[in-house]
Amino acid sequence: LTFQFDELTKYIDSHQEEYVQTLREWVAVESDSSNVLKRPDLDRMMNITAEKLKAMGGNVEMVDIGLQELPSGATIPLPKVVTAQFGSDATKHTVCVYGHVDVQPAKIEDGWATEPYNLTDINGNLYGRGASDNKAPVLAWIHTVQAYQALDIELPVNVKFVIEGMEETGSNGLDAMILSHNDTFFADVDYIMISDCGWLSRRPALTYGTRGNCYFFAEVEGPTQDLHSGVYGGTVIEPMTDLIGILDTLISPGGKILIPGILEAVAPLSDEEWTMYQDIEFDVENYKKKIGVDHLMYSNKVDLLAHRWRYPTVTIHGIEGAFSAPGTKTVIPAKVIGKFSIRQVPNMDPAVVEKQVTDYLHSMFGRRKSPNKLKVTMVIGAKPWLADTQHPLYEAGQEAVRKVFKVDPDMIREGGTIPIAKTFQDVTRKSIIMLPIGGFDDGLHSQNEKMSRYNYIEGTKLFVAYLHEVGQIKRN
Ligand SMILES: C[C@H](N)C(=O)N[C@@H](Cc1c[nH]cn1)C(=O)O
Ligand SMILES: [Zn+2]
Ligand SMILES: [Zn+2]
Repeated sequence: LTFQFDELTKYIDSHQEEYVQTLREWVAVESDSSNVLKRPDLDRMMNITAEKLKAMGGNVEMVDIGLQELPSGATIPLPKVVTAQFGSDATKHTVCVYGHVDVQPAKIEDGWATEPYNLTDINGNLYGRGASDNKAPVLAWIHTVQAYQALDIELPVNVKFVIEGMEETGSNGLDAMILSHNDTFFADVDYIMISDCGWLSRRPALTYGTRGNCYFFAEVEGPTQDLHSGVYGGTVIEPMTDLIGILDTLISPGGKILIPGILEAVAPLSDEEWTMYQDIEFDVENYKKKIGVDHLMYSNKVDLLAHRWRYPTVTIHGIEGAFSAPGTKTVIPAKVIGKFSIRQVPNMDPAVVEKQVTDYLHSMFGRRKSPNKLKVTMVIGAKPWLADTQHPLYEAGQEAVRKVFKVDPDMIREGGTIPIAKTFQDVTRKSIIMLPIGGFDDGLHSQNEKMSRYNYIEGTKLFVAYLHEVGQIKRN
């Protein structure tokens, strides 16, 4: 069977306006999984995804994954997980594409140049929340199957999809779904493919590792209500002062994590890794320019890459209950919740990290002799993931990149987290590849997130070529 690659790429090129229009419709849905008020939009997004796959003749199911418990103790249904299947030829490999259609929050007041939920094309860049993370890559996979179908070209592999709506909050409910479907939906899956990350530079890349993430809430509670800082200031022990005090003990100004035991668990960087990082294309000056800073924690490429991919870090994200509006409200907040996360790398274990962080914060808080109450909770405990780059899946990826982009891909890691990756690996025991199509400067989770038309369309061609390459892998 000859690979009709030219026909497929021509088809993709001539349908690019339609692909952009579908992305526009998807971006228009405010499928923010972190805001329960947006849950109807998120449910609608899951329905739209299912309908799209059904219209292509897929065997589609919307899997109920139970309830989400809210901080108040109330519960709401989690968004359903969409599964789909195209083909069930026992002589072919079966691949399962995982992606998500929920997004991070976005408001124009955050500093967006365009409406975040109105996909806007400026000089070939498609700006919109979720454009790159992860709606365009999910659509690119769907369009891949559609292109084969439209040209009546047999799919080289059976293709399954698992599309979820809670990735951005830690993939709640998905671990249990994978466990309960391991002997059914996943039984005939050979390989899992994920395209929820980006390149490091303009050079295409294959990703072989992600960091995990442990996300904590540190709640400090004092008086029963907010107080006037002039009337009560100087007499009460303020929860915010306590919280800032303990948050400041997590990490040094130079970036060293101060929680005992955390750094000791990290697998040392090997000489091979060091050499590999040296050979990777990464323009430090451009990186600084893009994010608008003059100085970074480290000045050389290898240190920067190692600290982005290979070492843990603490980030303080925000304080719930703190006064943050414009103006000068003179309040003593009664209860504040500090939110921070620690990115995880091999050989850290979230269960151990949870205890290390909780014990440490309680001991730092104890030193303050404060009468306020501290409660520490780990709300996400996602493990890091690492692939075997010697697996034929990676060779197939290199071949597909060469075919579409005429260069060899960089072999990279992702500093972000795909919470479910490690569960896929441990539960299904299938090999996983991450095949990014996002650009290095897509601004995931930031203002002005974008996906370039180039990456969206050439990325679709990459997936078309990749399915062909995977179809060539020898079956045992
Ligand atoms: C890399 C992926 N596109 C992503 O953005 N993942 C999120 C997942 C997460 C981790 N903790 C909470 N959510 C991320 O890395 O922040
Ligand atoms: Zn994502
Ligand atoms: Zn994300």
